[in-house]
Amino acid sequence: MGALKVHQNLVDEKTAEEMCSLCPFGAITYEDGKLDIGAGCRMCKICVKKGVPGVITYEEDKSPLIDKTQWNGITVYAENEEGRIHPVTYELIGKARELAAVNGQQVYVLLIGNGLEKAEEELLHYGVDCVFSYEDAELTEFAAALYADVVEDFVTKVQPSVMMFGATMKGRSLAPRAAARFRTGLTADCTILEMKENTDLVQIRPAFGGNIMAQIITPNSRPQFCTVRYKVFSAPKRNEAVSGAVKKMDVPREKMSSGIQVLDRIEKPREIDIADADTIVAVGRGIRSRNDLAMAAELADLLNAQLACTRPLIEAGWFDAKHQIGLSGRTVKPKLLITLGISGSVQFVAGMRAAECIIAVNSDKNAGIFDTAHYGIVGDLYEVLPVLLRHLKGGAR
Ligand SMILES: Cc1cc2nc3c(=O)[nH]c(=O)nc-3n(C[C@H](O)[C@H](O)[C@H](O)COP(=O)(O)OP(=O)(O)OC[C@H]3O[C@@H](n4cnc5c(N)ncnc54)[C@H](O)[C@@H]3O)c2cc1C
Repeated sequence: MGALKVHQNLVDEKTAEEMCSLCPFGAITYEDGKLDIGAGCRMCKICVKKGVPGVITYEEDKSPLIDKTQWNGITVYAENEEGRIHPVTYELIGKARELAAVNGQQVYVLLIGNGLEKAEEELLHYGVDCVFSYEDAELTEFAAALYADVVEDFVTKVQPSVMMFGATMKGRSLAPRAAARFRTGLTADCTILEMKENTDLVQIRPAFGGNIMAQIITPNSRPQFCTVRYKVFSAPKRNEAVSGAVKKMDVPREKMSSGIQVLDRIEKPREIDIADADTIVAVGRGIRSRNDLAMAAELADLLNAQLACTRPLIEAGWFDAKHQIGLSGRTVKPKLLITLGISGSVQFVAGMRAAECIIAVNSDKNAGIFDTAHYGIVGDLYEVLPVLLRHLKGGAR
């Protein structure tokens, strides 16, 4: 990264006028004999390339290169609720072990909360080298600022190369706060992670509405922060034997401060999450009217499945947003996924390609969904579905 520098000694009324009119974003202004670059600047550098030579220059950031050998270990943040570990933690541990094997790094788990004894022990069944445990009554309830203080303490003391968080509500709140404290990069919602020999983490995720896969690296700062959604990676098998160690950490009370006080906790009725479903029936714009959803709902009932949908049906107000599969919805990994009248856009497929068995029904034989599906039925869902329902109910053809 670098910055634009204005050389005021070369600025007069004429050059100022020329520079101001050159900026396509209107970010250059001239006031009281001073040329200024405002917040509207998009760093297109047209002023440097096409402006009056030397008036605005681009200065490369001269910050020293970090010593990567001083930053070691891949850390997974173990999200937990009173010691109950969120399953995304195990998926991240599985990936962390793969990444660590590339250059012989250690796998760490960072556990923050209260009543953590069982969680500490359980994590040692998953092949981690060390569980760093910060336990305190003040940490019983998740508070992003407080937890970020603890993450900061951990990173300062342990100097891990990578910090991995689940892209859950809490992970999404905590990871950027902690990353900002170290002025380092964070890549959200990674779908692929690869490790280079020099410990640079290649963080791959869809960008520009899923039209490209961006490869993002953080070559000149540490740690490298990333978040990964639940169900993107597979959890490793639990080992019968335990390995690794638990290290109880001193809670940095003097550094901890939060403007939030938890007064009460009211349990919400547990919602069914399509991300946890083993069987899903997903509907798309091939369904003509809201009333016709009843057919799909009947199929879901018969299969003991969850009903999910594509984004246009959310936009039409037919479903709650929690039912959307895809890039801007949920990532699912069921054993069986049946799609009805879904074209298979990249954004939809990004959220379901890991399903074990995909059966697609679409009237267009060229629909993209057939590239992803294991079984395809080319046909009108209004003809296919009634036959399927009759069969499942044990009726005649
Ligand atoms: C930044 C961004 C993020 C997005 N995120 C998501 C996301 O998370 N999830 C998502 O789903 N979309 C997302 N979208 C929208 C996405 O691009 C598609 O528009 C959407 O997935 C299409 O939904 P669909 O397949 O239901 O509709 P369509 O693309 O319109 O497909 C309908 C399909 O139904 C078939 N059909 C029609 N009639 C019948 C019938 N009678 N029987 C059988 N088949 C029939 C047609 O052949 C067609 O293939 C996103 C878009 C952007 C730009």
